[in-house]
Amino acid sequence: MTQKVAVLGTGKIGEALLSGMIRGGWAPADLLVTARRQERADELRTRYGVTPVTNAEAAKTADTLILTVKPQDMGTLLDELAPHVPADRLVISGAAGITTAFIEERLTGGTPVVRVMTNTPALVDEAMSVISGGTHATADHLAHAEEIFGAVGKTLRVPESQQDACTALSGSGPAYFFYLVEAMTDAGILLGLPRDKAHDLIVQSAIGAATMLRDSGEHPVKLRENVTSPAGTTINAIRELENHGVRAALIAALEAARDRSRELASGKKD
Ligand SMILES: NC(=O)C1=CN([C@@H]2O[C@H](COP(=O)(O)OP(=O)(O)OC[C@H]3O[C@@H](n4cnc5c(N)ncnc54)[C@H](OP(=O)(O)O)[C@@H]3O)[C@@H](O)[C@H]2O)C=CC1
Ligand SMILES: O=C(O)[C@@H]1CCC=N1
Repeated sequence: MTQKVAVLGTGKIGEALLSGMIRGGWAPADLLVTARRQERADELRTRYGVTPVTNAEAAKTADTLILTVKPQDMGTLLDELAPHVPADRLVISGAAGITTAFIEERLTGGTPVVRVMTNTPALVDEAMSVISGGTHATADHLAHAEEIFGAVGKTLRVPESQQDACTALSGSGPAYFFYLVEAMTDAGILLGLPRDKAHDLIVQSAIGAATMLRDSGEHPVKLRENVTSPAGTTINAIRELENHGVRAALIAALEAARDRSRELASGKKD
């Protein structure tokens, strides 16, 4: 039997997942989407050949519901869905902070819920998606979530108690690397390089470093030491990074992201 999957609240992450599923072989006819604005629904239909429906229709007809609204919109969406979600629907939440318990409380009758934190590299099939099951989620439900998110990159199962930390590391993670590239490109400008050349140098260095981190089997400390020649250039830069507390800033930044994820769970909006 064909399994229908609906993406509810198809914004940036919902669209990244949807496009990856289609690249991964899902038939657009088996994919439903919901959007708050008609213009957005039309855009998704035209771009992917998927069927826009209302949230209630999605709840009634799809086997799996993937909720990709903002955490702040989750309560309203669940109130709308609750009367229409049969107990055997698999509900997957992609929202930061929102716990499986928050969702279970708002849906009746033991609905299986899986919580997933993915990231924007889903757009290039290089996502990191971290998966946890709620009270009623079985091994089959977790395997189904892995199959869906496996279409856009790697998956990892973790206890739900680690989800807020994972959100800080990999959910928000791409932003830190983009920020670093932006800052290093600015440094290139300071050193007199044209912006486009500085950008290309830094991006290719990032791709090379990322590939080595993934493929070389070496520890990052060893990889950095290999670049750091005695009395050379790199150690001068590293000393400045240490003097400016960059390591401590990163630790504090990720702790702040983890704390915000926890706050979102308790419904704090701003
Ligand atoms: N962006 C990221 O890098 C990541 C985001 N996430 C999580 O993914 C979720 C979505 O984030 P993101 O994609 O960035 O946000 P977006 O705002 O791009 O997407 C959310 C979408 O949901 C729509 N929406 C809101 N309420 C409803 C509703 N009741 N019915 C139908 N559609 C609705 C919004 O409509 P409208 O366009 O009208 O506002 C919007 O298009 C968040 O929970 C976030 O925590 C997880 C990992 C990474
Ligand atoms: O910034 C956010 O809240 C979302 C969740 C993880 C990445 N982006």
